[in-house]
Amino acid sequence: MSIEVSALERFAPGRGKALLRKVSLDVPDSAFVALVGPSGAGKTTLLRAIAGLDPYQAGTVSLDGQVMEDVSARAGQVGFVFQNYALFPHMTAARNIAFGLDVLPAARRPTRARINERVRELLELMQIPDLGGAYPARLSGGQRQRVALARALATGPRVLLLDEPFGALDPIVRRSIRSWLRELHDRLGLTTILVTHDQEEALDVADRIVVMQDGQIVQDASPVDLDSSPATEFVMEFLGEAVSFPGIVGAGRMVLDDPLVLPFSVPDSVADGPAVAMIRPYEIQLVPAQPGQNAPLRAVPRGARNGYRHYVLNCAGHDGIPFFLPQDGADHALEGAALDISRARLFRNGLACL
Ligand SMILES: Nc1ncnc2c1ncn2[C@@H]1O[C@H](COP(=O)(O)OP(=O)(O)OP(=O)(O)O)[C@@H](O)[C@H]1O
Repeated sequence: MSIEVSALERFAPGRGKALLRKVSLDVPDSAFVALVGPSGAGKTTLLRAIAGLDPYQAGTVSLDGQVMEDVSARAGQVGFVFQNYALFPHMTAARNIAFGLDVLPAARRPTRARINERVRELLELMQIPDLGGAYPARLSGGQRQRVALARALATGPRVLLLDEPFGALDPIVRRSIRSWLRELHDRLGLTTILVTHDQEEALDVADRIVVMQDGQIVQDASPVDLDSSPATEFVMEFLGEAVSFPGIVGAGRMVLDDPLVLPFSVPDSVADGPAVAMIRPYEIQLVPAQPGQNAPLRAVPRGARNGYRHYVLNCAGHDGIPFFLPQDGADHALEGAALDISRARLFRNGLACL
């Protein structure tokens, strides 16, 4: 089932601050989208608007091309799991899962035997077949989230909305549950939107990443495109550690202010003028300095990790650039070195200019 959000606007109660500023988003059928952004960007607000849990003042939400004006029309089509959407403590896992079916009007409610069968299938699907009789207090965090997911899937929704569902889990459980979630999404042919604070989780599990900032979508791209062509400096920084080098573009070259950084070629499409080159630390290469480049590169060793020696590089304009050399590599690579940052992305006034 596809989701189309068009020019959605929501204001804080009392016509206060704009929480969603004309947000538009197309999620095709069967896509897995991760919604990321800093705290307060509007991710939960957007997800709740799509779920029909909160009102909005302008714009539309459509499912499979049909505008969902009536919130109740979304019930049953959309399953959601929130980090704090607790299970009912006085009900077993099985009864928690059955809840959405138990409360259906009699005319639409399956028979008791069919509900029990559905619960059994879901427990199986969640890989917790023996936990139907357990109460939430007896379950681990990961098991509880599987029960919450089963509860969301009980009515057979085609859309799954997940708001930080694994936020409270430890990193190892989290990693295993997310690959399982991706398989589940593929197997059931769902359309999933996952809000996460974990950039690695987003890059790992989603086929599209939507970055929000200040109530707006600033970029919507595949993980590969987001990494190779971030639309703004903010996106570049948000997705991982980045080092900035200011400089000037002229005659097809970016010349950096820092004399220890080698100039590099840029496409003709980049206009001349000041720009900022941003690069991930692991993309920086050390190369022999050019004659006349005598500003020293200082490399402060910081121990070894996973077969690599860790250094912090300090040069004219920058302190604290993390750098790694293979443990069996030569130290002298650092002596008289300059930095090659030709893999950097270029920005001007905060926007990508490549
Ligand atoms: N009902 C409300 N009334 C007033 N302000 C609200 C309301 N709901 C959300 N906000 C504000 O809207 C902004 C966006 O909140 P939202 O929870 O959507 O952000 P988020 O991106 O999900 O953040 P987080 O990652 O911290 O969960 C915040 O500034 C929040 O304080």
